[in-house]
Amino acid sequence: MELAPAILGSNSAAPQAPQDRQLAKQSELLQSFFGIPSIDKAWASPSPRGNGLDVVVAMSQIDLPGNAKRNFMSHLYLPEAGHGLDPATNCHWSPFPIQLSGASLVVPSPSGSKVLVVCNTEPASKDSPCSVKLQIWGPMQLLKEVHVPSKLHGSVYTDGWFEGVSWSHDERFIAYVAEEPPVDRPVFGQAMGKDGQKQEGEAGTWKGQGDWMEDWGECYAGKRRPLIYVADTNSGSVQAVEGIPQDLSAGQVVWAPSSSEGTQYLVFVAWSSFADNFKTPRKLGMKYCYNRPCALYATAAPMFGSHSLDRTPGAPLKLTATISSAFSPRFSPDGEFLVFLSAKAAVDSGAHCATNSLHCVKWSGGDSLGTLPPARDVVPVISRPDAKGFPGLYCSTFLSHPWLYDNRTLLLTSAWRSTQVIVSVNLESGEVLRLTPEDSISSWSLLSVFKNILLAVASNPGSPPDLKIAYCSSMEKISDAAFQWSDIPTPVEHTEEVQSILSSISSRILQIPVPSSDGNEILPQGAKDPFEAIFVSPGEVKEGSEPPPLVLVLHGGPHSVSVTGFSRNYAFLVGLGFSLLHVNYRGSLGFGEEALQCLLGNVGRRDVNDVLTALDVVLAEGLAKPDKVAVVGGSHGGFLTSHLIGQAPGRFVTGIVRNPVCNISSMVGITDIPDWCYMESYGKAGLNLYDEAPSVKHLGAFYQASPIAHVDKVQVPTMFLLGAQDRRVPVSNGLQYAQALRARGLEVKVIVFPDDIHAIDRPQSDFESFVNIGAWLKRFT
Ligand SMILES: CC(=O)N[C@@H](C)C(=O)N[C@@H](C)C(=O)O
Repeated sequence: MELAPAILGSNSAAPQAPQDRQLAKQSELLQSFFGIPSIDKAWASPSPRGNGLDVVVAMSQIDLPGNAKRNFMSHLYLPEAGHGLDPATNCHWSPFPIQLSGASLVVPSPSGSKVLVVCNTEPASKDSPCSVKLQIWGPMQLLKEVHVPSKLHGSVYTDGWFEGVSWSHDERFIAYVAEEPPVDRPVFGQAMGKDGQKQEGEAGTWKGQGDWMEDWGECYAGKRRPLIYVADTNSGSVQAVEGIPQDLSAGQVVWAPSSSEGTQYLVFVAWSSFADNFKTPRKLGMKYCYNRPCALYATAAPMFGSHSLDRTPGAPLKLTATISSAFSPRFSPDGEFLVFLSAKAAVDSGAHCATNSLHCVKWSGGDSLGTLPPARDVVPVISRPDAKGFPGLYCSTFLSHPWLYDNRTLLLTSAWRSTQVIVSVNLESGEVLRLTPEDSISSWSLLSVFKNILLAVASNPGSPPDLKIAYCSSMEKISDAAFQWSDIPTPVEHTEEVQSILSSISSRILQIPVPSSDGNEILPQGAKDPFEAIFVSPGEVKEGSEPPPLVLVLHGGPHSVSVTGFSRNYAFLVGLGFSLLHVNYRGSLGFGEEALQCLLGNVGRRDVNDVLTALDVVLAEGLAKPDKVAVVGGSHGGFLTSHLIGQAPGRFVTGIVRNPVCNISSMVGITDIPDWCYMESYGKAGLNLYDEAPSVKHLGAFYQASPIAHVDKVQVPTMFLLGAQDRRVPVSNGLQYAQALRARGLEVKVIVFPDDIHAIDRPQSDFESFVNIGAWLKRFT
């Protein structure tokens, strides 16, 4: 069944067949879900009006016809915030939001009196050789606009990883991360310049390609090396931070506290182009891969006029030489400590993501910059958490100001089993407190910290994002009990149908015992503890009544996690009448390091058995019927989906895969992360076995671990959603498997999105994926 675009919209005038009408209705419903806005960021500052708080809230909403995201901002006034007044009755929103167009980043200054707006204008035309505009706004006007020439740098990084923008303490300078300028391509042809060089643009000349430029893989195709730049907002001049070695990519820059001699230092993260842990002289893919070694560096800021430092910049100094990974640097507000996150557990084990740790080092003051003393562990990697205890850190960044008023308590958002929570960490004692309610099914995300006030957003499968506020009632002792959360009314309107679906959604977290087939294996205790699955249904499933068809939803990675936060796509599927089971099989983040590591070397077996065990639990509880179960997953989730329809053919009526890993033996030669193929197939031994030219023996092992090895057993129709620009799991992997199914007489439906990468998240592609997933599930369940 092919979906003609004409029947997807709601305005089609032609008469429609019943199934077309049904599809048009489903498409209309999904459009309504796509209209639900997200709350992305918030900045709080003291209001000039008494004890109140002024909050700027950044939101976004999908623009389907424009295939883009609309970004807009609204203002919220909270009178007497933190003084016990109920925000539910006392807050004021501005009457309407203002849309931001052309802004790639918005970063308020620390005092809140100015804001930087970064506009990436690439590709710059020849006539306008400017790649970026930096605008500095005051309360009522544009104070300065800096046009950065393309020959100085390319686009400012806005990827959430290399990205970093930092205002200096006096709010005069801004340090940020942008692509290094392009190298000149060779010019060939007749015309020669006076100096004997060929001149571009003259008749009879053309440009060659020049050398291949290695990039950081998926999401970074064609992106040049990230480097650090500093803009002077007074003069409008911009300078590169010099001395960064050619083999380092730099990002996440912050200003160090001012030293007593007035020297201004920058601290940043740098990643080597050579992946030391895999002993290969190449860049391995960065996206979703925290196992890339990295370190903190410090360097003197560039010289600007009278602010100049009378010294030539040397090579930056490596600050963290004794730890394999250090990122997200933040200084305590009093400048005494530098804290950072580490993914050393991932770098050292080779897993693409693992349990993180938090470290802290006393900052020397910067007067005589030297290697810092070894950092102190504040939050270590947790091997085996208690059933209800802190499972370890699963966060990759902090807010730019993550500090409570005491200068020693750092706040962050982290996965905690199947939810996302806000925790506080005391730098001195290392005590970690969960600040969001334990009995909440919601997932939380911290947006802003101001003195003793926290702003956050919370959502769950039946509840789109809502703003929350908490204030710490005890200024002496910070404890979880000291935080009381209140709702801030968010006046978002939903259609009646969406509202009715949302209010019927019921969700709970199920504890799944490890499969009995594990009984004979020697496993660490943490790998024997129960894992979890999130069961979401269109209303409570009543005993004795017919349960809805069930869709297993499997996350990718595999070291990632499904949390209880709202998803418009999955709410839509529930609205179509399906129950969902998101399985956090062992290997997922949020359950401690032993549980995570037990999957490496066992993919296609341990994860498959965990998913089948979770399904057994749901069937045994009468929440689903065994003949009405489908399975959906992307990437490693697609690997599991295709494994399941092959290894357990009688248990699923259909499988739907998005950019699935179907054949590791062919993936290894074309993916940006061949290391993943080794690590997931061989476990820790993969670190030493890794080879840019895999042997026949390795290729055989990869094949045996892959769904393609079970393709002969598949009996059900399968749908494929593929991104043609995917560098992670190139489209040929899914296509080969689809052709193999077709050749065995099975029904397949394939949609290839020509401009999509691994995530298939461009709005129209995401929409078309899920409208088809809904229709396909309706047809086969
Ligand atoms: C590390 C990684 O990208 N692995 C892929 C095979 C994968 O499963 N990706 C995840 C993150 C995804 O959901 O796309």
